[in-house]
Amino acid sequence: MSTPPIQWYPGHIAKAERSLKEQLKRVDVVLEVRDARIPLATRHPQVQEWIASKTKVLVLNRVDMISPAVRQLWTQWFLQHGEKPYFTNAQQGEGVVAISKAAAEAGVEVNKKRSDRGLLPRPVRAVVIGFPNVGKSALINRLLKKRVVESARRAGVTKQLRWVRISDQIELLDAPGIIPWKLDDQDAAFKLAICDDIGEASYDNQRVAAALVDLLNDLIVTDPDLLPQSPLKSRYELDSAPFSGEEYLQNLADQRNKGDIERTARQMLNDFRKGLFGAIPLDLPPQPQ
Ligand SMILES: Nc1nc2c(ncn2[C@@H]2O[C@H](COP(=O)(O)OP(=O)(O)OP(=O)(O)O)[C@@H](O)[C@H]2O)c(=O)[nH]1
Repeated sequence: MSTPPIQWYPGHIAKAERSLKEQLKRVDVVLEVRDARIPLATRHPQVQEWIASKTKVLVLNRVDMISPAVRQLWTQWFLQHGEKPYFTNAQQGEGVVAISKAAAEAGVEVNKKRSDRGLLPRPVRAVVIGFPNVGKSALINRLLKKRVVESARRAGVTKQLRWVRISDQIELLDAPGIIPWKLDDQDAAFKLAICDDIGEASYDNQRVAAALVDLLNDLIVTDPDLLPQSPLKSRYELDSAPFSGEEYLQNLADQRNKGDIERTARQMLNDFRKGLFGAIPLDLPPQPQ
């Protein structure tokens, strides 16, 4: 049997899940960060159950990596599904004030319940959670207005646990909760790997890069208005439309890297992650059937 294109390490998943549940026990409000390019692939089916009745603020980060039209579509879709999305660019600080406000509002409710039980008010306790590399640390640093948590392009850099005060109203766990993913949904797994939002996993660069080309080819046909025209052709002067992902990679490798497919795959993934193909959504709101 051939190796699956994306593999998770069960030990890492179990450990991340335990530590996330531990963090969730201590807070009133959960700031769930997803990648705005893949808001569905960065959604974990069990998170809602883990969060239970706590207030959730849904953050779609990397808003700079999707177009305003895609942002608008997601806003409508989430509102229709009973959730208000907050869009941020945590790297630049855009949209972060609204997140603080939403968390502080949740605190009003928490303190009302406390006062009903004869308890004194206290700052609302919050935690930022999300898949690896979606921008949790960058968001925390922006909320704190300083660089406390290490934020890096490498996935999986976040470790210890501390409370930090954001304002009189909010205390934040400075270590984000990392949501681990499992292998059940291969489409989502490919998107996570393409966006580098999978942390402790190993994957086959060539199959992931080929999947990216196939996804882009589909998007060019189904939603041409929602992405730049011929993004691969613009970058590499080789049109992807006539090829499957695998064929395209082979052709591009021949043209640019003396047939070195692995090197070409890595370059392509890197270019995509740096936004060099333009603003490209890999998830779009599902159409009603
Ligand atoms: N373009 C863009 N880059 C971002 C944004 N937010 C974060 N980044 C970058 O994405 C990378 C990952 O961000 P982190 O804040 O380290 O992500 P994390 O979720 O804490 O990652 P882990 O610790 O691996 O779980 C860094 O290079 C950030 O600068 C954003 O809104 N837009």
